[in-house]
Amino acid sequence: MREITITILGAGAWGTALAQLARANGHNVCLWSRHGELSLKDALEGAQIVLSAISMQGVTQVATAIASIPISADTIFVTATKGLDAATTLTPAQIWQATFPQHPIVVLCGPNLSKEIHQNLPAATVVASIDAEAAEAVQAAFTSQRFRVYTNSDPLGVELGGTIKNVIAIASGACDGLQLGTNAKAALVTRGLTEIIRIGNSWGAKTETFYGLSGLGDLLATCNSPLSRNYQVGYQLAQGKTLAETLAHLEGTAEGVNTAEVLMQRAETQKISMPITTQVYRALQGEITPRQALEELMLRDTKPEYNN
Ligand SMILES: NC(=O)C1=CN([C@@H]2O[C@H](COP(=O)(O)OP(=O)(O)OC[C@H]3O[C@@H](n4cnc5c(N)ncnc54)[C@H](OP(=O)(O)O)[C@@H]3O)[C@@H](O)[C@H]2O)C=CC1
Ligand SMILES: O=C(CO)COP(=O)(O)O
Repeated sequence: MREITITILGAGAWGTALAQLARANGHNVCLWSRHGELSLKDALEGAQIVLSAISMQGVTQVATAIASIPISADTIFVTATKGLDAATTLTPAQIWQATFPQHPIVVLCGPNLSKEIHQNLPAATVVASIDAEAAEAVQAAFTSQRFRVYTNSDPLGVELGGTIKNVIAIASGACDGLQLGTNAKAALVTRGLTEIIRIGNSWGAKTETFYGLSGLGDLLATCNSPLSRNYQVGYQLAQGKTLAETLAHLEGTAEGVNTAEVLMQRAETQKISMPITTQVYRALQGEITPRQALEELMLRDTKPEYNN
């Protein structure tokens, strides 16, 4: 494999796991953190791939800071963040693309719980871009015996699948916290996927993308694993904890909390029905308990399974 220089932005759980994967493939990896010694300019020196694993709240700030640094025209930007900008509802890839219109932007997203990656367990992911060559370059850089990387040409769908499922993962954690059983979980995840597809389509994403690794795949991983921070948020709420108490003890970022709010805005303006997201949002706000959220979902008007 050809050795390349990769700069990873954000030394959190996901950034360090991706750095481990890239180093294991023999690449020259620079892991940048805002608290580290290295300046952003020095960290970006010679980077062929710049991969952002920064949580959503920092994406615009870091992208703007990089815009004033000279970068080679060939540099590929990869975004691995799963969130939505609260002010604009833009996705991270849309922010990177707006900041670097001349550069290829690739989305990396899949069922990739970082703790399992750190344990060298096998996993698969998707790299998506409208620039097929750029996606293939990122695929080649990260593919290994324990990390299988697929390309995809629907970056928006890949990014939205990985982002919106975080809200359903919160609901799923609450479902398990309330000990509602396997039937309830299956119903929740399936109807959650319907909801993801409904709003994802309105954004312009393809339905089939949501049945892939970054949609259904990531939904299954985070809805079924206590390793998911979003699942943990729902589980703790169901135990009677407040959101503030839950977040105070959470290891890392649960993007679904902010994503629920952004989705609510978008669903309201676009008149899209998102009943699970609505109940998750209300539970996060402390307006209702997870049990009341369940009751409201179960007592909704009856309807056909498919009525798009
Ligand atoms: N962990 C996982 O399993 C996976 C996570 N993701 C996604 O990756 C993203 C990061 O997650 P994760 O690593 O787990 O989260 P962490 O909370 O562990 O890390 C977040 C990272 O973002 C950095 N950051 C936040 N704000 C800023 C800012 N303003 N300027 C510079 N750096 C900033 C943090 O820096 P600092 O430490 O200095 O605060 C930290 O390095 C999220 O969007 C998440 O959904 C995707 C797949 C898997
Ligand atoms: O997205 C993830 C795994 O693919 C990580 O999920 P959490 O952010 O909920 O931990």
